[in-house]
Amino acid sequence: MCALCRICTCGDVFYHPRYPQLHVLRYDGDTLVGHRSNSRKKKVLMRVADLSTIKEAIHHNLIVSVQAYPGEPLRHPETMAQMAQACEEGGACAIRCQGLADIAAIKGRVDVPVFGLWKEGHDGVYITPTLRHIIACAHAGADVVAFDATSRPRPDGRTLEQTLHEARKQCECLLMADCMTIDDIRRAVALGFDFISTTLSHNKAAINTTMDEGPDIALLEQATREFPDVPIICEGHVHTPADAAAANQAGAWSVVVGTGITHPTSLTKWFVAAMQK
Ligand SMILES: CC(=O)N[C@H](C=O)[C@@H](O)[C@H](O)[C@H](O)COP(=O)(O)O
Repeated sequence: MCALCRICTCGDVFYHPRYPQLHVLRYDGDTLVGHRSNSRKKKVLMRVADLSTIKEAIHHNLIVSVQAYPGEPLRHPETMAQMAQACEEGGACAIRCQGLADIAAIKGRVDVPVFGLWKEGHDGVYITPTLRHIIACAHAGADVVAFDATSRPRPDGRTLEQTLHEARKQCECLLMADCMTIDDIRRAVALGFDFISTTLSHNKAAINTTMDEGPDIALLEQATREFPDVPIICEGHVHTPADAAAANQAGAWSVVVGTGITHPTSLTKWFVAAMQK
């Protein structure tokens, strides 16, 4: 009987720390076979994250960021997992999400890769700010962990280089650099991050934006011109399908959309503002 769920009789089962929500029955190095906690159906659950598979899966595709902010009505891991599944059904090639509980809940619900992060604080370095946060996201099940790749001081005193070096040693997951400037992107390329993103280029919270503030296409174009073979992802203020198409045209490896798909409070405000003009 399955040691975890006690509903099936499928032989050896073991716990895989990167996939805590999955009942893994067999793991042969890159394939997990098992079932989800809410289903008895046995199937190949996923291929374990490897760079070329995920790179290929997200190329010229849409990643949806599924996040709710502290105190908001939708801030619950089950709600975020439902939202992630709905986005997967709509064609999202991967999900980006925040917080350990959300990462674990979403990893247990969707088949597409999960890009995880853990925000702490609002100012300075707050996206997965320390090595401890990176390791925790990896253990929660993130295939890719995204973290702040600016040169600003980090709360644990480590440099970006030291953080990346330790994360490579201690985590199996892939790593994504959330950048603000072209210098951040250049440093992230030199350091060998797996994915690089324009996440922080607007230097303000996503929920404080208006609909017509679009993505940083200038930064994206400069980065993709300098590094045509590096997976540079356009993230931040991609608010409309036209913005996503423009980013794709400008050479983005993939495009991340958050607020414009998964933040109904902002969406509602944009409609209200348009009607008040
Ligand atoms: C700057 C920052 O903290 N960005 C966060 C990073 O995960 C999220 O709040 C954004 O929603 C995400 O980057 C997607 O961007 P947009 O919501 O603009 O599509």
